[in-house]
Amino acid sequence: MRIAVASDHRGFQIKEQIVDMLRDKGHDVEDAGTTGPESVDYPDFAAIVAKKISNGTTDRGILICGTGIGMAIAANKFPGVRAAPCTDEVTAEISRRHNDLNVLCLSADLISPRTVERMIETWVNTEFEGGRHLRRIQKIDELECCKKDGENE
Ligand SMILES: O=C(CO)[C@H](O)[C@H](O)[C@H](O)COP(=O)(O)O
Repeated sequence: MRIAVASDHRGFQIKEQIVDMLRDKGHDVEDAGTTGPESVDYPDFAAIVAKKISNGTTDRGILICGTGIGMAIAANKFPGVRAAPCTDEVTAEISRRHNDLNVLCLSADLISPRTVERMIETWVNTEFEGGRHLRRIQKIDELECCKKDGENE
């Protein structure tokens, strides 16, 4: 699977571990930064990964900041991106089965590295269930059109 991974400074250390772990498992991983512990702005890195989802040059994205919240807010600005912060293996699994989540957002400050590893393993290997969930995903896509056309003013 093609997976693009990025973080801000708070997520830098765990991002390096995630990239190594995914490469060890045979995934085609793009490390989109950041490249060190110096302070950076998370929207810059969310945008790199979210654009790749939007234009189809990656299958999935993983974004890490202090809480995962800022990354999710920024990534969801891009068409076709379904990003959310997940907190444990259960939310990671359901985010795939029900929401077809294509960008997993993680907290570097609040989740242990062992849990992060297990969450990613689950998230990467869980399929979308489709069915009634597909209908709902399609309704989310239609909301993007409303945003573009100013229909929700
Ligand atoms: O975006 C966030 C909150 O949702 C992240 O936790 C950031 O990593 C955090 O805001 C960065 O803050 P810092 O004080 O500049 O390290």
